[in-house]
Amino acid sequence: MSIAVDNVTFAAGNTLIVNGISLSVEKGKVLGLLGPNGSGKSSLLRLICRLRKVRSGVVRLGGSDIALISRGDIARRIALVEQQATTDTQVTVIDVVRLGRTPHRGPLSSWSVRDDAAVLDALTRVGMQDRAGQLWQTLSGGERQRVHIARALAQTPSELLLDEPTNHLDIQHQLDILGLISKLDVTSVVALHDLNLAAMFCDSLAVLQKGEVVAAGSPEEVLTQELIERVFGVRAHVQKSSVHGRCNIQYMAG
Ligand SMILES: Nc1ncnc2c1ncn2[C@@H]1O[C@H](COP(=O)(O)OP(=O)(O)OP(=O)(O)O)[C@@H](O)[C@H]1O
Repeated sequence: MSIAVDNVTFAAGNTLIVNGISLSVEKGKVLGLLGPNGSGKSSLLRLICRLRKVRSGVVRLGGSDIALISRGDIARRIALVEQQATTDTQVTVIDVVRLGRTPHRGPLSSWSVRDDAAVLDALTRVGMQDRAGQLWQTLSGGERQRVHIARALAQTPSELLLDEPTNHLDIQHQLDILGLISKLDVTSVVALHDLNLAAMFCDSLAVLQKGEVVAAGSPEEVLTQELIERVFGVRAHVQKSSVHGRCNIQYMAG
């Protein structure tokens, strides 16, 4: 399903956090959300899955106002991978990934072959199938991140929202995870800080600053030297990569 955000505003008390944002992502495509710390990326992701309520404006999934979609349907359709998700309960890796199946199961329904297949497939996709029995608390930061992504994949969502999914991952797993997301037949919105990874894996980008969209379009249209200096305060050299054909950014110190 496509995602459309139409003139959405969100505030905490008198503080405007998301200010009249409009964006859209076509079915099966990946939108990268960029912007400095505190620019509103996580807040926007939470509005898209109705974890927060918009003050004004509309979020649409496949053309339907999300405010009119039942909570159960939202839980089945949208998976959110947040930053720094944690738990104090003693759980194994497979227990965490099985949570992704919860929205698909009725209160009395037993665990099905389909549930097992979805969990195993998700664990395999993130390369954690051999760790199914390990206690989640004993995993490294990057391994935990991969397990949370597996939980989201086990949900078999039609929309996937990820808040800095490459945090804690080594470079091989950063490339693997973003490569995996870009190949899924799922509409995805991914908040990222690494502009080069965003250029490599996203179909389109939107840059937020102080809760507003200040640039949107293809990576080549958005990631200009002028934009990077204006929004991030960093001088950069942008060129087309001879390796992958997308834009490549080199930063200049000082
Ligand atoms: N419930 C809240 N009450 C007060 N301020 C909030 C609330 N939620 C978010 N904010 C503020 O809104 C701004 C945007 O926060 P948000 O987490 O969306 O930014 P972000 O772009 O995801 O940042 P980062 O890149 O650091 O993760 C921040 O200044 C944050 O402190």
